[in-house]
Amino acid sequence: MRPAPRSFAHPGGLHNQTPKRVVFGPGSVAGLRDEVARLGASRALVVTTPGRTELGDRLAGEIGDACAGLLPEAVSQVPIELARRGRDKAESMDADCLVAVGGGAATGLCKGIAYESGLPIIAVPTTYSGSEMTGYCGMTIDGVKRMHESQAMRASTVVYDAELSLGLPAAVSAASALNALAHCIDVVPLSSVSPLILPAAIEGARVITATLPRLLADPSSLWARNEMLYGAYLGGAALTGGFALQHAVAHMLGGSFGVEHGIAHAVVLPYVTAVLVERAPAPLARVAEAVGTDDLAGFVWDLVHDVGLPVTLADVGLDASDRARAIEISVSADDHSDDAFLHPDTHDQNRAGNPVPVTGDVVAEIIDAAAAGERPRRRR
Ligand SMILES: NC(=O)c1ccc[n+]([C@@H]2O[C@H](COP(=O)([O-])OP(=O)(O)OC[C@H]3O[C@@H](n4cnc5c(N)ncnc54)[C@H](O)[C@@H]3O)[C@@H](O)[C@H]2O)c1
Ligand SMILES: O=C(O)CCC(=O)CC(=O)O
Repeated sequence: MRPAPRSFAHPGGLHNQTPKRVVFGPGSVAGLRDEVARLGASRALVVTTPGRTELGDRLAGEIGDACAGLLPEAVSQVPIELARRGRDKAESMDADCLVAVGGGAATGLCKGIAYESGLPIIAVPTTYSGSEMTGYCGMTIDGVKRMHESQAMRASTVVYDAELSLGLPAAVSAASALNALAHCIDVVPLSSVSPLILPAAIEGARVITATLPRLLADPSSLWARNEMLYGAYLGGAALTGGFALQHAVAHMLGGSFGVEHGIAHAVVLPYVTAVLVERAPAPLARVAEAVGTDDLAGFVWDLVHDVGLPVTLADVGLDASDRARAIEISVSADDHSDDAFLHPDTHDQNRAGNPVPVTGDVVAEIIDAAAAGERPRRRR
């Protein structure tokens, strides 16, 4: 007889929603004008990062006379002043919806503007950050990155068109894919995760790990780009289930040591996975089975290493003198705002339902392992 499956539904759980509408497939950006109209909008402001004006112009062309203009000013960690300037610009252009095109930075600026204005968002992601799926956004206020969550920041529509991501550089693709994988692995042990999201996280881990080596072998493969966007979709959906140990440590590296977002996730993911495998073996075993290994932490280390991403803290600029600060910041969860829009149920890394709370001992174990950079030894 097969073992009884774990029950995933928790009566008291809080389960976040993903966007209402997802349009998936190469070429789907051709329907963008219709997606704007579907929201009842006719003046879309297209938002992207400074290097991506060509991409922004292409989308503006798709939207045609329903495009109000382009805002190519997005940066990571969304400074609140930038969000407010974006809101003012949207107002001055009489914009009635926002279209994010590019990576998590573009989506993040749209979220910041939506937080300030309530304008609906259409997200057209071209990286694998998964931000387009969530209502979260880290915004920098008075120099500190603070996590926000709001229905206003959840995209109304997401358009996944792999053709737009064909030019994403290999190194950015790899780091961003590890960001998506981090969402999947971090959420799986949380007992509060919704019964819809848990299978998405497990499938996401399978798709991302199977696709990344193929994508890097042939970055111009539309098949691989499409498959990886599917993995990002699942990873982003997984992130709506909450985040815990992995994100606490990665956000510390990104927020306080200036490590690029995807790389911050990649460099600690093998060691966080090792800790999770030891302390939450049953859910992690499901991920291991899905990706086809009986040594999940070693498998993740091999993947990060083989795709050319760093596996030691020294490679991202930290040394022994940073150890105490790194632990203290990870544990204090400084990036969590006491803003009224924050929902502690999804953001408290140590909430009930997290079998591996973010304690000093656990973070120290991860930091020390990442400092050594050795392939994790199999623990189960
Ligand atoms: N709120 C959430 O749910 C969530 C989830 C994940 C990440 N994030 C946030 O997203 C940001 C990271 O996102 P990211 O990794 O996508 O980084 P990013 O948005 O900075 O993009 C990385 C780089 O790729 C470039 N790029 C994007 N699309 C391209 C394309 N089609 N061709 C060529 N270059 C392209 C960008 O211009 C940028 O230089 C961070 O600020 C992070 O905090 C938020
Ligand atoms: O919007 C943010 O910056 C916070 C959410 C986030 O970054 C998730 C992640 O670590 O990928």
